[in-house]
Amino acid sequence: QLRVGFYSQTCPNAEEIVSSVVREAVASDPTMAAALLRLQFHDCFVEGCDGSILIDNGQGSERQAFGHQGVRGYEVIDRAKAQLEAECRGVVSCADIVALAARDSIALSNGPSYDVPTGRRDGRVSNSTLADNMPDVSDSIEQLKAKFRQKGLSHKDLVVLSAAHTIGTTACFFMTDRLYNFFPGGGSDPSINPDFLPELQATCPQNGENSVRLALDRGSELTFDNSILSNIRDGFAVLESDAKLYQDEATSRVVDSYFGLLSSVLGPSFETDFVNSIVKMGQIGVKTGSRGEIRRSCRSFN
Ligand code: HEM
Ligand SMILES: [Ca+2]
Ligand SMILES: [Ca+2]
Repeated sequence: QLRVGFYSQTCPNAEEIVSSVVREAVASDPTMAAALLRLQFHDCFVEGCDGSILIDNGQGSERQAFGHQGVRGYEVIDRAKAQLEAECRGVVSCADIVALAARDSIALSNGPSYDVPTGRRDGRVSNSTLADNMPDVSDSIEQLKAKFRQKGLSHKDLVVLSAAHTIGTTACFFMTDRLYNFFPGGGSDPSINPDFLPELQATCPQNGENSVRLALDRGSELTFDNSILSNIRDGFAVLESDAKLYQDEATSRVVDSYFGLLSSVLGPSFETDFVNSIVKMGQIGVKTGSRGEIRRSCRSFN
């Protein structure tokens, strides 16, 4: 139902406007690319890709959900929306701005470029309890697979989309259980490479500052590349959920498929597969036709 170039007649500069706003935002804060990519995931996984996470109507609105902890980039979406309203009032949805901003962020991080099917309309609900089922770092691999399957995404999509962690950072907040409390009696996740554990513990000391941040893809936090997959394979995954991708038969096979002598010539390309998976993610629960609305402000319903 979505189609590439949905705004080509009604707002021909729409995609360029979003790109220029994202370009400026990332130029002044390089960490913004990762934030905007994560924003699309969190939008699409709750009520579909409908801008529901953007609604800011105080207590109980979706963006305050625990499952959305640390999601950023809202002001970039607002800036793009303001320019789009000035150029073509009431035409471009906030949901599409989120999808386009994620695409532009990937390209700005040296990742693949791709066409984004557009035509999403904005949702009319926002409730923090709707985000209760977001994938969590401490979910089992079966839970992660199931949460993706519920959205029409396969275990391969789970691996490929988790590799979005090739850019960005995490707060130590998400690391404490993995580093100090992995078992009922304490201790750290044994899947962490012993060469890596001291480094992680130095950055995130027990009872230290929860808001300190560390790269999700060691050594490559600003570049969209497959280094996250070799880090996961080698025990250098930062998030517990990423590490688990290599502890399961089916998902580890997907990780391995991007390496080895043959795969470099004949094998699947991570970048091609990522584009397919994120375009698929971008279709989750979309509202088109007369469903939903085109918000005037991304922070509030019309
Ligand atoms: C498989 C389940 C997933 C879990 C459990 C998970 C969990 C997390 C956590 C805990 C963080 C750190 C947040 C912070 O401290 O600010 C994070 C960051 C991030 N996630 Fe995920 N994530 C998952 C899947 C995804 C997917 C599917 C995408 C996009 C396609 C994605 C993109 C990102 C990005 C780009 C960041 C960095 C954000 C930044 O630097 O501000 N994640 N994720
Ligand atoms: Ca949503
Ligand atoms: Ca990287």
